[in-house]
Amino acid sequence: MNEFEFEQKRLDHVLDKIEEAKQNNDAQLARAEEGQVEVEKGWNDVRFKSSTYSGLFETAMSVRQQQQMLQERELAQTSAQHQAQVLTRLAHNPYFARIDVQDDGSDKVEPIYIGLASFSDQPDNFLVYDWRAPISSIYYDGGLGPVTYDTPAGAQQADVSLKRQFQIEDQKIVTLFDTDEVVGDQMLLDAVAGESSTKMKSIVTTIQREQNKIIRNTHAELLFVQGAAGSGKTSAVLQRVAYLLYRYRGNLTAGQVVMFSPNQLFNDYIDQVLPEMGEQNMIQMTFYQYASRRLPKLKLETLQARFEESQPNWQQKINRFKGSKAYFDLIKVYTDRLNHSGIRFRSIKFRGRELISKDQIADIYYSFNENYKLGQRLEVTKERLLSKVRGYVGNEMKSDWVEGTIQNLSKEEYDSLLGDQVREFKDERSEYQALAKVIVQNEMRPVLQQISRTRFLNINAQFVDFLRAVPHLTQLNASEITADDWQNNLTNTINELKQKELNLADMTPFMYLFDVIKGSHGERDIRFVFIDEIQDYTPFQLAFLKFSFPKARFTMLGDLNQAIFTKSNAMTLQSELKSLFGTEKTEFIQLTQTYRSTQQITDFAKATLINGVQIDAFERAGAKPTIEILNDDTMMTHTVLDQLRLNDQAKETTAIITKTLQEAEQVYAYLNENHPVTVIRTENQRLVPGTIIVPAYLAKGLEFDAVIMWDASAENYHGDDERQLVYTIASRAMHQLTIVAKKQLSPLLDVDSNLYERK
Ligand SMILES: Nc1ncnc2c1ncn2[C@@H]1O[C@H](COP(=O)(O)OP(=O)(O)OP(=O)(O)O)[C@@H](O)[C@H]1O
Repeated sequence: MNEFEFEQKRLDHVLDKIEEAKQNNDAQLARAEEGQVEVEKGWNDVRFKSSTYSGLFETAMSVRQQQQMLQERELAQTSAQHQAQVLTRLAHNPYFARIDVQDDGSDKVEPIYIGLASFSDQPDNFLVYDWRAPISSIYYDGGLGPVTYDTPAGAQQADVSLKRQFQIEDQKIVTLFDTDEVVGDQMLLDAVAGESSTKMKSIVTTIQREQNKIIRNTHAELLFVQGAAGSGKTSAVLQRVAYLLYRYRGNLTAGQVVMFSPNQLFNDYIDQVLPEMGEQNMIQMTFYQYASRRLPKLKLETLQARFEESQPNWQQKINRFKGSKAYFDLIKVYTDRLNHSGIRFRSIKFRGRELISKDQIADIYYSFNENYKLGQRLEVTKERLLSKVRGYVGNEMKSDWVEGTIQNLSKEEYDSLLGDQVREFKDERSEYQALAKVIVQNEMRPVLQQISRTRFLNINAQFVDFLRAVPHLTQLNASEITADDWQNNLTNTINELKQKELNLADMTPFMYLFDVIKGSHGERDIRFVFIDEIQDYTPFQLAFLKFSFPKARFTMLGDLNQAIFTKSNAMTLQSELKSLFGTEKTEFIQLTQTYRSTQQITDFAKATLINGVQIDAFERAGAKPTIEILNDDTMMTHTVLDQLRLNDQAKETTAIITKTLQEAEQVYAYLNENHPVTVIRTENQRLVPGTIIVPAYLAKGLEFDAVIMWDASAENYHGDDERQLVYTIASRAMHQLTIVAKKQLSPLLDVDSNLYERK
């Protein structure tokens, strides 16, 4: 029997065992479901006895028992259901690799088969190992020979004598090859050569060594991954979530993992990966969504506005300052002072009348000694205010409006006011008192609610006060900001706040100030936070996220070459992060190998960068990018239509990437009659199959078989700060990159003419 026959035989055996397990599990599932029905019937036997205390007790006990039984059955059912899913997945593709391992101290060579989940036919007889099991790490980490791998009990030495990869389809082994490499290039080539789709796929069979480090890292407080476009940062990080959920099973749920992603579109793109691996999706949101949830009453600046608005130089300097770690620290300096004076309140009103003035609230707030922290101060003030307001009820009952209300009560109003209260009154006076009390209490309820929600804190005024204080707390000219510029900016912010608007630069400081004053301890439930496209975050935002998730370990991914939003300050990010988390708790991993694009596209994209971070192309050949310079929109449209036809014939999905949304709409109008296209207008839209037109700032993180860059003219892309944008656009393409430009090509695309084809 040759190796191929041997493996097929073994596969048949494993498939039989899986089938057997499936049948057993199905039977178990049926039993659990039946049990459920039985228990539900059991409710009929629960007697409700409520006349005596012991009767009540008895009822409570039988209800509890009933509930417990239900819970147990449910548990049995969900675990059987989960198992059914696992087995179905395994039956479809039981494993993709085998390694032969001899642990140090053992005299036996053990063949280890690796798949999407573990499977054993008897206790301890593993026919398949989960790819996340400690021993499976060997497959991703090294070639043949001696290796070390991490186990819960510590490092284990072993010797690897075989590495074999399989492709299994319809229960048959299609290909099998042995390799002495980490993960065979052939397999990787097959994996990346496929076509793009609107959903991202798992890379579990071809995880690379560097990626495996990211996936299995459990030590770092901050894992910072710098990776070139298409180097698999996002892919690796999704595998990492799956790994963590496996590794900490029972102690970690998907709800304790948060991923901040660049836009909603991207969330949509990746949301299948984890479910396909049998795990639940983590919480996914954009920073904007997070901020909107925290500040529901304010209208926040959107992604589009942020990207398309061009700002004068002085404004950019201010924004940069407001995004710095120094500014973050300044808020702390400012709030420390609030322990003595300066807090802003709103008076408490009742029926248009001032019940407690701002000054009175401030007196209460500062009546507690200085050992109180801001948050505690606020809590005790709240308590005082609540009891003070409740104390007004008696007085208020005597007022004219109450009397007027009582006199005008209809029968229905009277009834609904008294509700379940006993209706027998000693005399008219006590009836009046009872009514008056309810009326006043009802009227005061919203006031009490407002107090409970700390609405008496005037956070807008406080924020403005902080902005006013800034020039006194720091040397603005060190950040090249003049007093006049700051004043101008302040006036703008005040005007915006009056309209209930808040711009991006003020958004996070606003939230932070609010949190510090309230003494917020952050969301302590969250254990892991992932931040993708880190280069688009300011150091302030990152410090704030660290503050907001104090119990979480962070994984941050980014490509300093693609800093679209924050532009020039990206390079300093790395050192800022180290100072934030502490050098010894920070681990830095760099991915330089890119997998998305052909060598030709990667080389071209790379050439558009100056001082770029290192990028190595993956050896996969394709056509050179093409550049065509045309006279006007009509000619560009013709070229684009021709290219779309070619791409369609080659079954390549195309994205036309424009600079702005306005331009995207324009291109849509040009093409729509001759070719079906969809414009992606907002990040909340879904990705659809077929040709799409998308503005560059929404294309982050996505990939397409073919990309057409619309109007890469000198007029459209000129500023040096748009270099990273051009790079991001070009690096979205997997196989085909077509560039059209009007009249004059952008100087940013002035690269070695060998790297592209001029049409
Ligand atoms: N180990 C791997 N095996 C197979 N395919 C891979 C591997 N790593 C990455 N890829 C593929 O390369 C492409 C790019 O990966 P991904 O989107 O994760 O990169 P990225 O670093 O997040 O890119 P960007 O910064 O441009 O968003 C994807 O199609 C992914 O499936």
